[in-house]
Amino acid sequence: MSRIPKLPISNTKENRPGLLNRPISRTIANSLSDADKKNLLLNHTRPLRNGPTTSAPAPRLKRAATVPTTTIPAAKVTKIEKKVTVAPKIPPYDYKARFNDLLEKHKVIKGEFNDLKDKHVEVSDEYEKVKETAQSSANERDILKEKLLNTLNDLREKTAEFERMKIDYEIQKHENEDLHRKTKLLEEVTSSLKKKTAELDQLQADFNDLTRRHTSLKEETEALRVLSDHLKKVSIEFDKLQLDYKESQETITKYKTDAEALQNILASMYKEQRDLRNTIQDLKGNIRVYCRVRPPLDSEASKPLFNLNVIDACSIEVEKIELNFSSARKGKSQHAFSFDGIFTPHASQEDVFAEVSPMVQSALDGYNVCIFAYGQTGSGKTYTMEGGCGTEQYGIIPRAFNMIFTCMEDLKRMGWELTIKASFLEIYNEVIYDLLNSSKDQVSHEIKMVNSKGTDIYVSNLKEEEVKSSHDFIRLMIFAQRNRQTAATLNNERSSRSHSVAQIKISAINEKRKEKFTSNLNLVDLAGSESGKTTQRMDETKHINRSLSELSKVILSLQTNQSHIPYRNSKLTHLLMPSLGGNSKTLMLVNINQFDECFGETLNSLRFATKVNSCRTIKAKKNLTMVDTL
Ligand SMILES: Nc1ncnc2c1ncn2[C@@H]1O[C@H](COP(=O)(O)OP(=O)(O)OP(=O)(O)O)[C@@H](O)[C@H]1O
Repeated sequence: MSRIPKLPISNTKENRPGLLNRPISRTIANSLSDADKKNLLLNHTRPLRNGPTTSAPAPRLKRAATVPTTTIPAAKVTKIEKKVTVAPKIPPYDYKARFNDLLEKHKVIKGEFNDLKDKHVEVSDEYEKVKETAQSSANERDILKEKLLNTLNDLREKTAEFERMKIDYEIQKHENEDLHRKTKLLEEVTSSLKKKTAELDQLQADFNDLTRRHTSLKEETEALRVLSDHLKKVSIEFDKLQLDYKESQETITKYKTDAEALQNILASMYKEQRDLRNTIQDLKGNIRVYCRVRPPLDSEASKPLFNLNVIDACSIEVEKIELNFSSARKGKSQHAFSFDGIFTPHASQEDVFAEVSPMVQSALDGYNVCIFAYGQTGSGKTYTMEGGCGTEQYGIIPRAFNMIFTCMEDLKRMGWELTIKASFLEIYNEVIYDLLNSSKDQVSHEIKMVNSKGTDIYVSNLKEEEVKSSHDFIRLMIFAQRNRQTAATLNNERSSRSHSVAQIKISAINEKRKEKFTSNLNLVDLAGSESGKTTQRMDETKHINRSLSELSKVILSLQTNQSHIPYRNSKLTHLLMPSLGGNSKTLMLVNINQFDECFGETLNSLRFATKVNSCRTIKAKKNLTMVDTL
């Protein structure tokens, strides 16, 4: 209540008689604008923040107080002064001038008097106006006073209300503070509750984890218990097994000793068997000749056949009755031949190989071996050497390889490590072709000597592939066959007019026995042996005949124990040199067919085979060497 401004009593007209009663003050009051009056009133009614209003004079009032009350304007006074200063000095004797000057001065004063008169009128008018304004201001003041009183009453009421509100506000504030405190408390409680809840959750999770672990531990314990039981059993079994193991070890040691003894026996037996085989072969001769008669094919069923009588396992008789009596050869032509064996048209590939296999065995025993098929075109040489499709139809070459790989296992058991390498070549028109090289640009191949003794030879630039299984070998053989066929397609009937040679090189080493050997197995499918008269291709036939006749010459020279054997006269004899006359075993298969039209060629083949059969080479020597350091 102390802040409520009191009504300034000093502002009333009655308490300030000197101000409004004076005419000039009335003029000032009248000259006040409405805004000034309002300000004045506000200054009186404004709360007393800056001290009592009586001490702050209204700015307008100050300005109004400066209204000039003098009768002569200052400018005019200056003018007069100026005129007085600039007037020329009139000598005292010049009365006329002095009179004129006085006249002039009178004129000026008169003018000024008139001006002042006008001014007086003006000021009088202004005074009237100010008087009126003062009157209206007094009226307004009364109204304002009334308003002020009303406002003061309102103010008092409002102040009372304000006080009430203040009390309410205090109560509210108090309540608010109380509420704030409670809210804070609640927040603290909530936060601690949250913490507790989180802790509870964590505890719950820990509890769940522990429960899980407990369960798994329980299971593990159970499993461990089972394991422990099992371990106990195993331990008992282990003890038993240890006893058994000791016994077994003793038995194994005994068996090992026995096995070693057996192996030694086996090795010596194998050696004996090998020596026996060799003796038998020596007895049979190192060049052995078999004759195979090929059956007519279904397509050849209508072809007339000559008579062929198998006298015994080693002898045949061929007979042709010449019906054309005009011919010089009229009558019966009968010839008997004996070889190491005869394969009739009914003999299977297996039957043939059964006779050939000792030769392959010889190669595995360390001897050089050559097996070749001789005969006219279409007599069954390729069928005998390579065979047809399917294992039953396999010829000597794939069967020899199967046998090598089967024996390899037995040899391994006896401590032998074998390395097998294969190469395939073709001699056509006295030129050697590598059948494992499919590129068109063939390099030249020469037959060269391995050592100065000239007992062993090799073909230069020939591709040699190591073979690890019979499957590997079949793949190589098919590759070589295809190469040969491709060449045959380019050059019609080339396959019949070329000699095909499959060379197998066996290298064996026995670390235990400190022994090693290398042997060569040459498997040859010769070109057709028909004479030049029956063929159109003279050039090819010349080469074929030359190589075959050189073969025959070599065999004849060997037969007659000639000092010089013409091996180098043809590529074929040169290549087969180690297998024909040297330290080797040779098997020749003479293939014939029974067709009437082929009787002459068949006779030629049989005669050539007989020559070969009568040929005796020097006793074959095994290529075995003792190894000092492996
Ligand atoms: N013992 C046999 N049993 C069944 N068929 C055979 C027999 N011998 C050969 N043949 C078949 O006779 C045909 C000619 O045989 P092959 O091609 O082996 O004769 P070749 O003497 O090699 O001829 P070339 O000199 O032209 O190579 C082939 O179709 C072959 O399958």
